[in-house]
Amino acid sequence: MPIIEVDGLRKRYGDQVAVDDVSFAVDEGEIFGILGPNGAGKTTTVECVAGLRAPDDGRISVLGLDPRADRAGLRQVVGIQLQESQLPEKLTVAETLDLYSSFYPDPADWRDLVADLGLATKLRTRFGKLSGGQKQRLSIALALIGRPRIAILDELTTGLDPQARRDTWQLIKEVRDRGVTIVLVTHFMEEAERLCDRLAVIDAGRVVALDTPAGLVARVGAEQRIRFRPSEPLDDRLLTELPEVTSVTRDGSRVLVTGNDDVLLAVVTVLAREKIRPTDLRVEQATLDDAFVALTGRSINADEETKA
Ligand SMILES: Nc1ncnc2c1ncn2[C@@H]1O[C@H](COP(=O)(O)OP(=O)(O)OP(=O)(O)O)[C@@H](O)[C@H]1O
Repeated sequence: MPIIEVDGLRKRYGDQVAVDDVSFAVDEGEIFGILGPNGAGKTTTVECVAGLRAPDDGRISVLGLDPRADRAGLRQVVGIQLQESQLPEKLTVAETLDLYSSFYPDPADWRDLVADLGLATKLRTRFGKLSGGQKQRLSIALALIGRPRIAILDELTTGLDPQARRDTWQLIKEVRDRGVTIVLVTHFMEEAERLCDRLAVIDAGRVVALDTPAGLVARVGAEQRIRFRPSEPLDDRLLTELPEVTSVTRDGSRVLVTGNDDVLLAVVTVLAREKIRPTDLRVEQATLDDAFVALTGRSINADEETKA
């Protein structure tokens, strides 16, 4: 039974079409990812779901509520962590958490949340003096403070270091395990792959694919890749004639072989027969990034991914 339904959503800003035609449904208890490059329309989509923006067209239902008509009701069941949190600079972390707790009839104990998010030593620090990552973590705490049934998290781990990012993923899984449905906006492939049960891939305001991360990878039918250095001279024809192999290329002394799921066994068998040892052997599976390239014709953000 879907907990969120979006059907034919459209939104433009002046001449700029931000969301062209977006439809998806989120099931209760899942971590649903909205993945796409900058400017794809992800934030606009979730802002419409949260009732913060009025769609130009389309229908949205969240726990049976119309987000625009039932904003007060929606606020009690949906927690949203926005990309740019605009909180008063002068309030301390503790004061901010107290203020947000007062908005809800049965708020979560924020001391547990700040402990989980590594903010326990910052309770007296003013918002304006927090680092980017600390502000990010506080905004996650604020999204969860009302014990929402649905949490919408936009660019959850942007600005966090790798360890804090992993800790945050763990926290989100725990929140989901407690029964909260999570909608996660991201442009990090690894985050999408590790955290999400299903993903809507959005490009230029449209959903180009909707599947599990593994399903998206399988759908592109990506090949296996093997790299190795042969210990003895190797005649490439021994490999190219194998039915499991689709290509053999050279990169200096390294051999790159692509092929189907059985290519590793086939290649290793030939090498053993020829008494050639494959050194520096690497087997590369297709990734979500490969799937994204196949779906959209370009990589989502190769530079940022390696820096992150
Ligand atoms: N308030 C606004 N006024 C005018 N144009 C906007 C506004 N908000 C977003 N846009 C434009 O609409 C398009 C979609 O933006 P949106 O923020 O929804 O995308 P996004 O996928 O979330 O990207 P990002 O990750 O960069 O936030 C972009 O071209 C953006 O420049």
